[in-house]
Amino acid sequence: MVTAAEEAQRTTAGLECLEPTLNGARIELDYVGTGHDGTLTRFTETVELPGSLEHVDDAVVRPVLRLLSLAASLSYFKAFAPGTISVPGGLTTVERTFLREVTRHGLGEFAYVNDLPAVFETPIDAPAAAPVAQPWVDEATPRKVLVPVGGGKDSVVSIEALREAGYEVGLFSVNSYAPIEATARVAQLPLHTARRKLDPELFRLNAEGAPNGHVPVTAVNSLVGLLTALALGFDTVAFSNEASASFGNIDWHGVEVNHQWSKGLEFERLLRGALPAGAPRYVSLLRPVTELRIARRFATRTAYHPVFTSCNRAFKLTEADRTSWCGECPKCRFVFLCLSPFMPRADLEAVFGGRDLFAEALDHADRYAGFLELLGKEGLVKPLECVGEPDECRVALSLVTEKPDWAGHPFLAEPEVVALHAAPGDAEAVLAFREGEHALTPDLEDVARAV
Ligand SMILES: CC(=O)N[C@H]1[C@@H](OP(=O)(O)OP(=O)(O)OC[C@H]2O[C@@H](n3ccc(=O)[nH]c3=O)[C@H](O)[C@@H]2O)O[C@H](CO)[C@@H](O)[C@@H]1O[C@H](C)C(=O)N[C@@H](C)C(=O)N[C@@H](CCC(=O)O)C(=O)O
Ligand SMILES: Nc1ncnc2c1ncn2[C@@H]1O[C@H](COP(=O)(O)OP(=O)(O)OP(=O)(O)O)[C@@H](O)[C@H]1O
Repeated sequence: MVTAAEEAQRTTAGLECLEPTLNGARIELDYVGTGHDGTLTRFTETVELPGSLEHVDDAVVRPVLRLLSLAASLSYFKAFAPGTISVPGGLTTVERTFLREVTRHGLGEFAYVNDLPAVFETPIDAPAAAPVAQPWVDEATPRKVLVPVGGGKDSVVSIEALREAGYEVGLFSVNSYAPIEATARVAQLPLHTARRKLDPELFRLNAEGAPNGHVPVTAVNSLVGLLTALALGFDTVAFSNEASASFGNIDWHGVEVNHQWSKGLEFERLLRGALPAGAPRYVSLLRPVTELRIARRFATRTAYHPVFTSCNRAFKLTEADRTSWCGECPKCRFVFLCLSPFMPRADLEAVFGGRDLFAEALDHADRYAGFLELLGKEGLVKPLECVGEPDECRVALSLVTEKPDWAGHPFLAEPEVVALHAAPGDAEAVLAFREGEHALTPDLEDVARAV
């Protein structure tokens, strides 16, 4: 329910998205924010691609660039929320739907955490624009595949699956982080890095207390990846977003809030439907498999074990704030649990700097509760982080409990933990290939099936 006061605020405050500009490899995304007191703030976000787009048809580049401008606008819009998003240059029907959905679902966690349900109904003020391009159709056979690398386990599984199947693979990242560079070194494949820089005015507003929170960062990375693929001549961008990403955290004001929404199948379909003819294929290779199945395959990719990092604290924008495997966050707990059935105990503990996160949970009530959240103890909410479903955590728990190197571990023997074991038959279901729940071509489907 939106109150009259909220309604008045959101009609005056908000963000204006201006037409993005492109100069070779350099993109500028321009916005103007209007505060609730009427103050105007200008923002320019820059993206430097690893190759120029000069040689690519503008009829293909421009629609992708405009989608990037809309997805990236949310970082700035949130500082003025609730409010209106206006696009004075106009929106096509497809762009309007894209913007409405990325705002409603991509800012779902932000709305929930800041108690701003009005964000779900953000008004979009833009004249209608005529479609500028034919829609994209999935025709050509994938050959040259750009794999976005996040420095964690999922992209490693995709890289090796595609390479083993004989595809020409290139790696891509938005900004550079130690685990991403190390992954590329182990893979011995070229890493193409785009440099994305948020406008520092945003951090000033955040420091002054503007509303802040999670944004659908994978939506932005996806569009930068597509533009990079266009610049460098890749026909496919293959993300490593898993089946589990499509499941939300909590229902709130009639909307399913999902931290990982732009990693989910709904977003994948939305973006595919918004692309122009001539754009590269956008797909997630690991869509038909769960995190647990990915973990099982990653456990066999031992060359990457010393270098990968899934902990989000390794990926802060400010270098001084970065750490490797903190061992204390939901993501660390989740990866520890999911790899535990598939790796020798000593090797798993070595990944985490010699730490046993199960044992540590016995000494820290919050970490213990964190495992119960992952395991879906009744009444608890799945953490607002990139973690899998309670079902797969329960299967991991049951499998690790059977392993001799964990026999007699006191955490695994806790009655509250034992009560959260999987039911018979769950392992088979969790590890099964999800038939039809993906957008893969038949040949890429074969690659995914082998994961
Ligand atoms: C690294 C991380 O987890 N960051 C999240 C954290 O932000 P924090 O302040 O601790 O650090 P920074 O990331 O350095 O951000 C500084 C400020 O900049 C804002 N910001 C950042 C990127 C952006 O694109 N737009 C921005 O406005 C940010 O709000 C900070 O004020 O907490 C934030 C609030 O919850 C999160 O939004 C930060 O998440 C990053 C955007 C991020 O890159 N997160 C990924 C590791 C992540 O969560 N990936 C998800 C994918 C979800 C999706 O749908 O795309 C996942 O793997 O599940
Ligand atoms: N900075 C980045 N640049 C390019 N792609 C990225 C970046 N960060 C994440 N990704 C990609 O976005 C998707 C989601 O990221 P996610 O963190 O879930 O995967 P991951 O890092 O491969 O594995 P893990 O689940 O172990 O963290 C993956 O395809 C990942 O490769």
